[in-house]
Amino acid sequence: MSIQTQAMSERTVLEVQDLAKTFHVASGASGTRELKALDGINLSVKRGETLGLVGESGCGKSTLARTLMMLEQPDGGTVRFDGQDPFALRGKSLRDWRRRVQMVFQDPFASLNARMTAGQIITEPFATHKDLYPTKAARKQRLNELLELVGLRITDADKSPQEFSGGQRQRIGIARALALGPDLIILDEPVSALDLSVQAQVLNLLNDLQQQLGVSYIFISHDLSVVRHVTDRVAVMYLGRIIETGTTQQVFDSPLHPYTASLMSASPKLDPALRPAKRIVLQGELPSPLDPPSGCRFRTRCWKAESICSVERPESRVREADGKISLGMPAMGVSEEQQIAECHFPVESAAEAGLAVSA
Ligand SMILES: Nc1ncnc2c1ncn2[C@@H]1O[C@H](COP(=O)(O)OP(=O)(O)OP(=O)(O)O)[C@@H](O)[C@H]1O
Repeated sequence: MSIQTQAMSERTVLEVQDLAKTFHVASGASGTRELKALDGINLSVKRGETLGLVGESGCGKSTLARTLMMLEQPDGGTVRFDGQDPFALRGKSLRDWRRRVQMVFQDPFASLNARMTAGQIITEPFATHKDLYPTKAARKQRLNELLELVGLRITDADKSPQEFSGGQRQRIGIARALALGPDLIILDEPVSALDLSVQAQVLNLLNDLQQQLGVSYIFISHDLSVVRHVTDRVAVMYLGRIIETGTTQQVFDSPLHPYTASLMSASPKLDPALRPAKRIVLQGELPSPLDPPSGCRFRTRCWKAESICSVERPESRVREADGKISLGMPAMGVSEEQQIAECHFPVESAAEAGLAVSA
């Protein structure tokens, strides 16, 4: 391994290659049909960074999150966490690994057990990792630390979830996710159930925690303005595939994939300078993952589609530093800061994407 590659991989917490997950869905008298919820996912997450994961409902975001949490068994591809394959671990090594990836769920009203106190909820993960905080005093001290970290009071430990506001409940969920000192937290729509003013507070808290602890986030959200604000890089999903990745600025300001361009042009913007020059309206409905289009999966809704798009699955295209777009680059998401998209006819410029270009 070259020194450069070694430095890169030391910064990589999670690396996913060709990850696949197929569900077998009951289908009338004919038995079952295959639903490819994940169809060759490539992505990487670096230490201390936030990767945004966006895409329409049903594109596979939750299945990806659940697979990374090892709640689903993949049927293909590899997951490497700090270079290790978690699916190959057993016993104590598996238990140790589980503490390193945690999740915060969307709805702080539904995700906390109403019969437990905040303190019990936050410290529940200690039960399966007794060696970390073996004594009552150590557990109490850790609980107090966690409450302080997320901006709650020590006396809040004895209250039940119903006694808290939505924002405070999400703080309890975050404290619980932090309890075992994870390296990666998957945040599944963590603020979308909250009022706007509270959203900002929780997002600021997540940012402060990342600065303090160096934890990485995968931030799943439908809200593109939030994604733009809080992420370092973005992965765009469509029907079980990641069709574009890049830095947040690249993906938002000069999307390569026509699908990304349509998402960006449809996203509301307060600043008139950022408003789209024209709005790209997608044709048709999202196809069923039970019966995805041949070739490029997006082609049935794409304004740039040509006949090759229905025949050949597109290779990756990358935007070089000089702005030129070239073909056949490494697996999407695996490289560092590159902007990569799977498309036969990538969008050439911000103007073509319908995005306003500053003079
Ligand atoms: N256990 C399951 N059995 C069968 N199909 C499933 C299962 N879980 C998910 N699916 C299907 O897999 C596809 C991806 O679902 P998933 O929930 O991952 O999408 P999503 O992007 O998270 O959607 P949303 O934003 O609405 O949560 C969908 O077509 C869904 O119906």
